Amino acid sequence: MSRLTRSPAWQKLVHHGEQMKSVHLSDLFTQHPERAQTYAQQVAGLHVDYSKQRITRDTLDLLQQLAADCGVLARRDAMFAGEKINTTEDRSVLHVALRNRSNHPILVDGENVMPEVNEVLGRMRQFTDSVHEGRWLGYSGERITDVVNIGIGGSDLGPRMVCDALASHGLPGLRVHFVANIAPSEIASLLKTLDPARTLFVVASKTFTTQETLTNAHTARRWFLDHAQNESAIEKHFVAVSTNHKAVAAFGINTDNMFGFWDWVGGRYSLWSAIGLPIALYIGMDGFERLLEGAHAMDEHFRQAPAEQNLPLILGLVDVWNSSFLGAETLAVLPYGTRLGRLPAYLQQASMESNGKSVDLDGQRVDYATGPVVWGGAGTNGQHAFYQLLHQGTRLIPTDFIASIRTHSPIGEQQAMLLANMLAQTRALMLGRGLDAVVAEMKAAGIDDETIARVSPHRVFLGNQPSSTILFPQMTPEAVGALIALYEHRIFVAGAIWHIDSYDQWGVELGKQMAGELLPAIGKAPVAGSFDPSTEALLSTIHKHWV
Ligand SMILES: O=P(O)(O)OC[C@H]1O[C@H](O)[C@H](O)[C@@H](O)[C@@H]1O
Repeated sequence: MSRLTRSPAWQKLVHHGEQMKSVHLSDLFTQHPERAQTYAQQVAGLHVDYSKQRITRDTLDLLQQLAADCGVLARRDAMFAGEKINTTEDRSVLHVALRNRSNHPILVDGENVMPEVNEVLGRMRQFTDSVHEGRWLGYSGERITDVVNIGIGGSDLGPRMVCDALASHGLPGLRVHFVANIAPSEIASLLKTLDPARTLFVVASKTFTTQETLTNAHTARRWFLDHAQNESAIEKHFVAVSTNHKAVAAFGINTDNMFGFWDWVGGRYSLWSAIGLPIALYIGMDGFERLLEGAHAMDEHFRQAPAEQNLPLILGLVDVWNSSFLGAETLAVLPYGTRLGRLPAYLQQASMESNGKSVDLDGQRVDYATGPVVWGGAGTNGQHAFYQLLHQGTRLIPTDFIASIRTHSPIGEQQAMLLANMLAQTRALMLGRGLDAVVAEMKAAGIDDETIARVSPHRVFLGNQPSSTILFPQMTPEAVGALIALYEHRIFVAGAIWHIDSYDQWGVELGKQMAGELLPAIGKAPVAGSFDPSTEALLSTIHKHWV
């Protein structure tokens, strides 16, 4: 047994978890109708209701005891103070510095990072303003109308998700596109729609070594030069966002047109850095700074609120509760409305790259469940697709429901229907519907006894699926910033309890290395014994059809 699972707080939670597995949420509400007030909070413009989680006061007390024993808040302070809490890479973890709007000094190796952060923000403002005001022109003197972000993972998912979320805040006259996948159709079909004289490429890569990004960027460069016929035109059409000066220069991008960030910004936490340039181009630098403000408000709450009122701490502990003590294997993220439709994909990287670990900070293999599988999709669409399993499947699936109350696109009854559907789902998942109610309803509908006996069991809903609901008045940059920061800190808290390094991602390396070994073998007859038999058989099939 590990030190964590042997600890008294953990053991008590194991015992409590066994008891809570047989408790129904509807009974918890009958016993304590004020749960809805007790287990809800307003922070940084978000209203967060976690009263439909399978928790009681005892659960939260035990979880808080576990957090205290694990030193979660001390680790939080270490993160905010710039200590190198990413120990396997010997790096600080300072995405909070990127949105440190109060500008208090944050030191890394004794140096205040804020002047550099502010300098890049200033350059982003100058650049985005010059594009918006038509002072930055293409090689033939035309205004930029299309921005293409070429990046993948953290250099794609965050900006793409935020641009979608804040589409109602988009400035006129500028479209933003994203290319991530190495699949050729992705860049090929986009380039067909663009005018090179009016297109600006943002090549975004923290390392500037990522195969997909560099390959797509070279393709874009060739396509551009085919039209512009002049290498000197490149600097008007290609800018880079990276930590790797040398590689940017080697690619042929003028480093005057490079926006830097630092190794203490993890890729999946980088949308607040210059990686957010497409967001700033899309909604303007004022809008981007409002996004930072929203995240900063959540940071300040996380940094200062007492443990029992600290929302990211509480939600992170509930995540640990669901995964490690109730046995939930997944977390479903269900934003209502299409604007946040990409949030599940974004959180997949944020959470699964961070907490998908099985070795602890002391190098020991863990003996408890860590990060859940994060998945989901926009409601109401999902209701007509995968919700069946949430309602009547065999698994415990905690869900997060997320919606803005008002819409920027008022039309008909849609927004009221959207919200009614969301509330109906949280309610149905909690309450379920027992056999008696099903039989009564069928009788009232005039259905015969034989049919009732045969079909009624299939119409029973056990309920008791836990959920949290996050509401905010409108999809503003501040709300989106606060929402993302809330998840980031939840992930931090869970990782701190699980005693893992949430800021490395060694698990992505093996596949990259093997892809490098396999690339020369694609399209050729495999040499027996060069790979494993299954891979060789697949290579043979590819070879057969390769032209
Ligand atoms: O920004 P880049 O250096 O191109 O990296 C892009 C992505 O690739 C990697 O494989 C990592 O798993 C991600 O964390 C990262 O966001």
